[in-house]
Amino acid sequence: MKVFKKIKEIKSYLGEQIKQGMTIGFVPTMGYLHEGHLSLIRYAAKDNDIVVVSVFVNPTQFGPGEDLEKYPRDLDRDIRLAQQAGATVLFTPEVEEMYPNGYKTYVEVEQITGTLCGASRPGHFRGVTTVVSKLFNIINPNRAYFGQKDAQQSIVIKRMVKDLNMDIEIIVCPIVRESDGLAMSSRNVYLNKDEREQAVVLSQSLFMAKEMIQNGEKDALKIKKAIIKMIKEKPLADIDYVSIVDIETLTDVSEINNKVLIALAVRFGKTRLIDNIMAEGK
Ligand SMILES: Nc1ncnc2c1ncn2[C@@H]1O[C@H](COP(=O)(O)OP(=O)(O)OP(=O)(O)O)[C@@H](O)[C@H]1O
Ligand SMILES: CC(C)(CO)[C@@H](O)C(=O)[O-]
Ligand code: BAL
Repeated sequence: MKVFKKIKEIKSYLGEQIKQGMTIGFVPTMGYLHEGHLSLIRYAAKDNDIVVVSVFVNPTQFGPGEDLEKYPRDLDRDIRLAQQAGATVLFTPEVEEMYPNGYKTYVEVEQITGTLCGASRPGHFRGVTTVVSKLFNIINPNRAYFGQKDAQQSIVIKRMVKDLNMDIEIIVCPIVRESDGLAMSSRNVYLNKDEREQAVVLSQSLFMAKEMIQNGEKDALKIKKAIIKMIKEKPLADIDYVSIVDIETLTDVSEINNKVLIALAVRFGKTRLIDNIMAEGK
């Protein structure tokens, strides 16, 4: 696997590969790789000649007081795991390489970035769409792979690609979970033993909600209340939001007749976890 830190060098290498007719699959990450990331790399390896993984903890998507400095990092381990999963190129630029002195340009998707995680993390998606646009311009992938775990992020990226006429196929891959149901996340390492035990309530409450919908319940408020009640039974859980929304507009749904996204964010101590599930009303 080739490891690049400089934009000029990776552009020149991939440019040559593209000239030779190679297809490029791209998996953007913030590193500290786990099975969720590795599943994206494996999907990319199935469909493309070259698989590029980026490892970059992007400062512009973190708000003041968030965990930018303490975000877990282990590049040597990431290089090993990415290669084992089928990555052929790894791009890990320094912050100054991506945002040199005098940097001024941002990409912003409106409306759908103001709800759910966008409401509690103002500016977050502006940072995500900016860095993803930059990475797309550097790498020129045919396909890019994102996880359903960050459901809103995938929807925002799809919107951006469509609106800005980017010729890139966005592929959204299923959530990989621990054996007890907790969605894998680099931030799970922050959890202490009690928090980790109680965090299983996130997926449990989502599975329960989906079952309610499958059993014919259409009242979104009733389902939301049931989720909140279940989560509140865990003393360490502090709910940020629980929402049932339309899968494209991300606006609240009151009666569930079509496909909906049930998404939530919950804090355990200083750790903010997200999870979601799709369900379809009958
Ligand atoms: N459990 C998972 N299953 C599938 N995809 C995942 C999972 N966790 C993360 N991803 C995807 O991996 C990509 C990189 O995500 P990121 O590096 O932020 O990992 P993360 O574990 O979600 O970290 P964080 O703790 O910041 O939420 C994103 O497209 C994300 O949706
Ligand atoms: C897409 C991404 C790598 C952009 O920094 C990040 O938001 C993530 O890891 O999901
Ligand atoms: N997976 C989204 C990256 C973030 O939380 O900043």
